[in-house]
Amino acid sequence: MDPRGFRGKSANFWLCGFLFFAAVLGFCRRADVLVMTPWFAPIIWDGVFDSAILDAQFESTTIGLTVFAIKKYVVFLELFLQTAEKHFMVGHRVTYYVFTDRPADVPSVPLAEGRQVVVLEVRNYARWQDVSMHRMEMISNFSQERFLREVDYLVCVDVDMKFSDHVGVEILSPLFGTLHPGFYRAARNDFTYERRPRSQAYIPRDEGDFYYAGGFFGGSVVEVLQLTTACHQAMVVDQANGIEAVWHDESHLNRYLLYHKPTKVLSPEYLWDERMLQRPPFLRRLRYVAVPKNHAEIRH
Ligand SMILES: CC(=O)N[C@H]1[C@@H](OP(=O)(O)OP(=O)(O)OC[C@H]2O[C@@H](n3ccc(=O)[nH]c3=O)[C@H](O)[C@@H]2O)O[C@H](CO)[C@H](O)[C@@H]1O
Ligand SMILES: [Mn+2]
Repeated sequence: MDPRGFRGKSANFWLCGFLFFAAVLGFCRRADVLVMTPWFAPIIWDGVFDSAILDAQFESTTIGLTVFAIKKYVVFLELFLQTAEKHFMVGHRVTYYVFTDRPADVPSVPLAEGRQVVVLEVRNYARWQDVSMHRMEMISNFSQERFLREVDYLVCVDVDMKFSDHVGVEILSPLFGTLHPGFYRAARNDFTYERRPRSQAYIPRDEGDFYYAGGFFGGSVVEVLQLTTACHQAMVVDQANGIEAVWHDESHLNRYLLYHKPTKVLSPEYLWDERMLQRPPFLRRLRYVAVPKNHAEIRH
C-alpha cells in the first residue's frame, strides 16, 4: 500500500477515536450515576442538562410551588421564600401557593418581577401526620378550583427546607418524583414501602423501582390533580378500614408512582439532609436541603 494512503487511514483512525471519546465525555457526562430509569425517563443530576436550552424551551411557562405552613411550621416560611427567590425557577413566572391556618403570620418577602405569593387559608389538624396527609386532599381541591387555570406545572414540597443551589425548569415534566436521599442506593427489599396488604398503599416485596420522597414531587396540573386525588382517596379508604400507612402520604405517593411511572426522576441533589447523611462524592450539588428542626417542639 502506498505509504501516504496508509498514513491517511491511520490519522483517520485516531481522529475517529478522539471524536468518539469526546462524544462519550460530552453526552454521558455522568458515567458515575444512573441517568435513566428502565422505562427511559431521565434522572436529573448536575451535568446532564443545559439550562440555556431548557430556559428557552420553557420561556412562557408558569410554575406553581405549593407549600404548607400549618401551625408552628409558619416559622419556616421566611427562609423558604427567601432562598426560593435566589434559586427556584429564576427568570420564570412563579406563583407560591402558601397553604396556612395562620395567614397573618405569612412573612412578606421581596419578590422579583413575575413572581407572587398567594395565601390560601385552610384548616389545621391536631396530629402532624394528618396535616401531612391532608396536603393531598387540599392540593387536589385547589387544582380543580384554580391551579388548572392559573399555572402550567405544580411543584409540591415540604416547608422545613431551604434552597441552596439552582432548581430550574430541568425538573419540569408531566409527572416527576424525587429519589429519597436515605434510599437511593438501597435494595428494593429495604425500601420502607407499606407492606401490609390491608392498606391501599401496599407494595409487594417483589415490586418497586425506587423509594420516592414525600417532600418533592410534581408535574403538569392535570397529572398532579390525578395523583393527589388518587392518594387522598386511598387514605380515605385506609381510614375507614382503621389502618394508616407506615409513612403516611409518602407511602401512598410511592404506590402511585409505581403504577404511574414518572416521566422524570430527580436525583437526591433535589432533596438532601446534611445532618442525617454523609455527602457522597457523586453528589456535586445540594439544591434543596432540610433545615434542622426539633421534632417534638415544632410538632406539638
Ligand atoms: C423531606 C420529605 O420527604 N418529607 C416527608 C417526610 O416527613 P418529614 O419528617 O419531613 O415531615 P414534616 O414534619 O416536614 O411534615 C411534612 C410537611 O407537612 C407540613 N406540616 C406538618 C406538620 C405541621 O404541624 N404543620 C405543617 O405545615 C409542612 O409543610 C411539612 O414540611 O414524611 C412525611 C410523611 O411521614 C411526608 O411525606 C414528608 O413530605
Ligand atoms: Mn419535612
